[in-house]
Amino acid sequence: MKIALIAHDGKKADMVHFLSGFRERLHQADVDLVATGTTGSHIEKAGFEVIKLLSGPFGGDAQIAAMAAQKELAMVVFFRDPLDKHPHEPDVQMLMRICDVHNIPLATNPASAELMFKAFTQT
Ligand SMILES: O=C(CO)COP(=O)(O)O
Repeated sequence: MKIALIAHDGKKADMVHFLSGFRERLHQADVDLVATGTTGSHIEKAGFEVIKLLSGPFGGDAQIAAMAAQKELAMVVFFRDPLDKHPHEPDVQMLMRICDVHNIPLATNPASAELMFKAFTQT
């Protein structure tokens, strides 16, 4: 099972904190993590194995959208920062739209991500 992880700059610490709480369960559930570039670097530094794509503003969101459209992802976790502006907002909207088009579970905050992770990593 492959899970995509994306966090805007103001939410990267939240992403690492969130993942750290699921370290054991992720390992047991044999989950592959894929992330946009800078998010991936933060996750890697926290000791996780992760496939890093391009940074979000350089096309990383679009790469993840393509994976979602090709049904390669079990879910997408995208911790957006609603209090900041993003030059690649059209890509962000496109990714969320593609998730809805293809009915891919999309969590945009830790509370929803926790519910989905618990469901996906149930043993
Ligand atoms: O910009 C992002 C999501 O829109 C995230 O990209 P990075 O992980 O490269 O910072």
